[in-house]
Amino acid sequence: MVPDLESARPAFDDEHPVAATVRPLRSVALVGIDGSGKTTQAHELAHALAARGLPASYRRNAGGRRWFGRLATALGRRDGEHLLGRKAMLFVESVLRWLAILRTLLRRTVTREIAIMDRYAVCQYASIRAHAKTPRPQRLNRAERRARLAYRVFPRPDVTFLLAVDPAVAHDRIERRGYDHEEMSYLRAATAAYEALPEYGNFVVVDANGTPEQVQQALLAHLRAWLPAPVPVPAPRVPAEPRRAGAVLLQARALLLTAVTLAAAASALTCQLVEGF
Ligand SMILES: Cc1cn([C@H]2C[C@H](O)[C@@H](COP(=O)(O)OP(=O)(O)O)O2)c(=O)[nH]c1=O
Repeated sequence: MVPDLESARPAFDDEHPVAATVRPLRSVALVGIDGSGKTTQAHELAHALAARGLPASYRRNAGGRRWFGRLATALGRRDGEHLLGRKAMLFVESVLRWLAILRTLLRRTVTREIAIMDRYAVCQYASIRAHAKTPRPQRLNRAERRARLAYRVFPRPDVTFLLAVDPAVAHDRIERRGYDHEEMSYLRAATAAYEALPEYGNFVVVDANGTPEQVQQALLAHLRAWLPAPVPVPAPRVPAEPRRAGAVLLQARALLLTAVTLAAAASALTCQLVEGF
């Protein structure tokens, strides 16, 4: 079952405000099955952060499966696994992804930009589970154990978003994308593998069945503690309302009355004084 946007686990909540203490955002990983929208959302997120004054770059941590798939098709084979064999393909993928992640982290160190990563180490663990001869999502096999040993040198991203999507929706998207193909059985196995990973509890699970805009809003909402506070806009000064003609007339009349009264009082007083002398 794919959770909806409301049930997405927040990275933090209103009871634990972190804005004042949060350390700078350095890396965000987007993970999930093929067709969940990682590439689309990672590009958008990098743009959205940059537009808010947080330099961020899209980084792809590919494992080469797509490239080998194209090569295999060109050579008349079904896919990379058909070309290299299942175990060899998993090994090559693990090595290539390891190198890609290393490159991403080194580039982040040099550029000091936030790395918005399309896939990360956990994708390899899920791939190994889902591509097993008999996929058993709960089971940590020898290949995964080795991969974990190699990948443990990499730090955990500040936030890992799991884009949770219905495998049927993902399948439709991949078919429309047109340059690759995934079996429904594999997409289901990969979904189950992500959900069974020990890291699942640290993922921010986001419903990725919605429109790209809805998903992007959900991602940004989870990153709100890192987003610069909006600059307070000073309240516009309300210009003094022009006096209405009636009010002005009334005031003039009151002034005139006061002046006449004062003049009358002054002349009466003068007469009294004159008479007195
Ligand atoms: C995010 C998203 C992508 N797409 C399209 C764009 C791509 O052609 C395809 C797959 O998205 P993509 O971002 O390539 O997914 P992933 O990197 O996880 O494999 O689906 C949608 O139709 N709707 C969406 O909400």
